[in-house]
Amino acid sequence: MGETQNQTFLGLDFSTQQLKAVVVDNNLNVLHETSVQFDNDLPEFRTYGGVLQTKEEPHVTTVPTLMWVKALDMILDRLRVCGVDFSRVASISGSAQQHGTVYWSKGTRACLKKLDPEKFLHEQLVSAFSVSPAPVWMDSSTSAECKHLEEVVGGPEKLAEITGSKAYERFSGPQIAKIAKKKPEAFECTERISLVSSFAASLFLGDYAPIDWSDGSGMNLLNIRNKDWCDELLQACAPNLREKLDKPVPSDTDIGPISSYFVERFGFDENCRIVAFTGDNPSSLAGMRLNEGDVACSLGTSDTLFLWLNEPNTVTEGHVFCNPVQDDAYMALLCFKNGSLTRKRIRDSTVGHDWQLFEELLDNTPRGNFGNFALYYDAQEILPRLAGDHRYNKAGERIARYSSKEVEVRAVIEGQFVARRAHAEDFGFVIGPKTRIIATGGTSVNKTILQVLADVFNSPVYVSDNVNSAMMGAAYRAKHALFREKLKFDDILQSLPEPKLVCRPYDDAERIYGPMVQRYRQLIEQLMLTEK
Ligand SMILES: O=C(CO)[C@@H](O)[C@H](O)CF
Repeated sequence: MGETQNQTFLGLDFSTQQLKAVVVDNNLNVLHETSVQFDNDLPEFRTYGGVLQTKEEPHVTTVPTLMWVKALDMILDRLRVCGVDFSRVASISGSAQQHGTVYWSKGTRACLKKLDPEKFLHEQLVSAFSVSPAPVWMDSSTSAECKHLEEVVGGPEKLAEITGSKAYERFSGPQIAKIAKKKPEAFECTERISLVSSFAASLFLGDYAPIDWSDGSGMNLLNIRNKDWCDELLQACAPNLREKLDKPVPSDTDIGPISSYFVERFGFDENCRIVAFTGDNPSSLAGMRLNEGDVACSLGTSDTLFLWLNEPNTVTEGHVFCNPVQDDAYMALLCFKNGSLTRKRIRDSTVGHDWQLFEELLDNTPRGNFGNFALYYDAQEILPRLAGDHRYNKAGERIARYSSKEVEVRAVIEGQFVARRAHAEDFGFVIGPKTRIIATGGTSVNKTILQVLADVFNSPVYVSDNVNSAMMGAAYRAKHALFREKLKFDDILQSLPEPKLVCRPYDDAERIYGPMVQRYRQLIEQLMLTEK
């Protein structure tokens, strides 16, 4: 491998709707960036929003595993065509949608170790998966398995104390338990279970890659204090699970050299190192240079709020994960399933496929939306557990639709952000005079939407240089792992610009949105009773 200055680092993010990749230089400047959109570039898999969903309730939501493999084949060829010199890449890391599980068939490890560089990965891994399509984070069909896990350890609070979360339908433990129960033969033919992150790392490693502590925190299986699987929970999910998961590792672990497949097919240096992949939200935290007291807000397929924690706490709403860049620290996370796809649905139904027009309507309506308030859920929401659309007028009466498009546009944005603030405050996020909201994710390019975020949280909103913080965090982590003996993660980021201020709240923001947060709490209390 050449001297340090000439080295580059490759970061990838297997998010819900697309695979993204970036190559950065030694100062973390972007040299190349590209993506593969699952729906449009791989139409043969027939996904919508990157997933397959059954019609009948409860919607089972999955992804064809081979689609991710083929997307990797494509993106590496796109990088090659962009002129990337793979021989300069010193290390690779990545991130992926959390909680999804990949089931490797018996005998596949031998196949991974001797991939033919003359062929595409997807041609050689057609029969590599004992269970496919893979269950992913948007699935909510495992309520029975969740209940069992909580009973085994003595209730939701106890489970949250051990694993950082009470049981959630999308978490990997309940999902594995469902597969083991519903598809016992397929489960028996499984020699390894990966998360989407460690599955992607396995492709580069040419062997099964370990699950990292941070993404492993999203399984309801890992004890986030001793960083080992909780045997009681493993046994409650499925037989021989410890063997199928193997040992979890610190998220900044150098897990080995790149597979010879990539050396011979793409010209990577044989000394290129693979660094443990992690979840998209932990990777976002790594990519955002958060200060103490900052709240990160990722506006993507899911909307997530997260912040750095020095100590774990026990929560029954939201999650505590092991920190991806400091082994003895943690991170708090709140996840809202109905994010960008819901905003897109209301855009399409009011102004068509035109974000500029959507933002004009949003800009032309007053803060507080004439007293109208609404909640829109395409799929069953995580926080709160509600589904469907719920519109209310100024008098608090429930109505079927708003007469004006402007009201509907502002209602979806205000309703989402008021909900995020209410649950963040319930979780213990302190929103005060020093709070900065650091926005990221696809929607963070829309300044008018960020202005509503600033008003609802009564805090200034900043954005990082690159909206794809999970992908950037992967590249930063790839570099840090090579220097982890000498440098802290933050030392690696010194060459990066500070997040940029995009908007501040209006003076009347708190007077308008403080009461709207209370109205939200009352509405969901009623809805949780009536919508059961
Ligand atoms: O479920 C989530 C986090 O707990 C989502 O943010 C997924 O990671 C999105 F891919």
